[in-house]
Amino acid sequence: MNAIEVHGLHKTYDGRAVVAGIDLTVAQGEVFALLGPNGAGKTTTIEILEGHRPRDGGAVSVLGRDPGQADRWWRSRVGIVLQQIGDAGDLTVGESVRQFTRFYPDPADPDELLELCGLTAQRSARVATLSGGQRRRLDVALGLVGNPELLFLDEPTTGFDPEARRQFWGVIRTLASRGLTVVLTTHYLEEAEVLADRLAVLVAGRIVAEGTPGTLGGRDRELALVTWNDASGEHRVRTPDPSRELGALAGAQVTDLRVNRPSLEEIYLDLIGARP
Ligand SMILES: Nc1ncnc2c1ncn2[C@@H]1O[C@H](COP(=O)(O)OP(=O)(O)OP(=O)(O)O)[C@@H](O)[C@H]1O
Repeated sequence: MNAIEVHGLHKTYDGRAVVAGIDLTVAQGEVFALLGPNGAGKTTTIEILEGHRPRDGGAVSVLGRDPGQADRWWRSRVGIVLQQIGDAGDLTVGESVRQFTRFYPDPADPDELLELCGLTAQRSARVATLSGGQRRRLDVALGLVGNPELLFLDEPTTGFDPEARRQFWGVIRTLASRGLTVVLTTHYLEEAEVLADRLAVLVAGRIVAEGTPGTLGGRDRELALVTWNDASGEHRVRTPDPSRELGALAGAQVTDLRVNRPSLEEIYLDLIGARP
């Protein structure tokens, strides 16, 4: 069974279709990223899948149920990390996690969760004193308190410095290696490339491309650019078969040899019609 199946999803605000007929599936254990420019409909789609917004049309199955008619059991199987950070309150990190365990029938062990999310050293710190990156990892810990099968992350690393972002990716990869299904939205192409098994690009409420980071938008079929230097100067060759080009150079005295395919960011900008 797929973790998520969506057919013909529609959502309209004030007569304007912001989700205009989406089909998508997410397999169990997959990390799936939803990309798209501001206002494309990512959060709306995710919130419908989370059971937080009603839809106007289409069929949606999440963990075998319609999220619009979800019960308590279903809610305990789904972890949610929203875009906005809520009120920090006066609790410590440890107290926050323990408080959340009361809401679930089969909660995770708070200490294990803090360890997993890299917050053991902050257990006694008040939430209000955490850095942005630590706070976001606490959000993930809270999303995981119920031992979910599926985790939704809406723009999880916005505003992180590069180190905090990498630490956060480590947490998500550990979770994925344990078999958790993860659906995330992000504006960071590198994040999508590092984390996602598959991704989809949403533009004006429609999916315009879907694939793996290596195949999205025909990335694997684009010509590679092979560049190198030798005694006669710099060379640049566009080729469908870079290994042949490299074979032809065997034994030659070359430096700065590079093989580049278009980056995921370039493919993405093409797909949304924004490549300079
Ligand atoms: N409650 C609402 N009422 C009316 N319009 C809304 C509502 N929520 C979202 N919209 C509109 O729906 C469109 C899609 O918004 P959504 O938040 O889903 O986009 P997004 O892809 O998540 O964008 P971002 O990357 O900026 O988070 C936007 O034009 C937004 O203004």
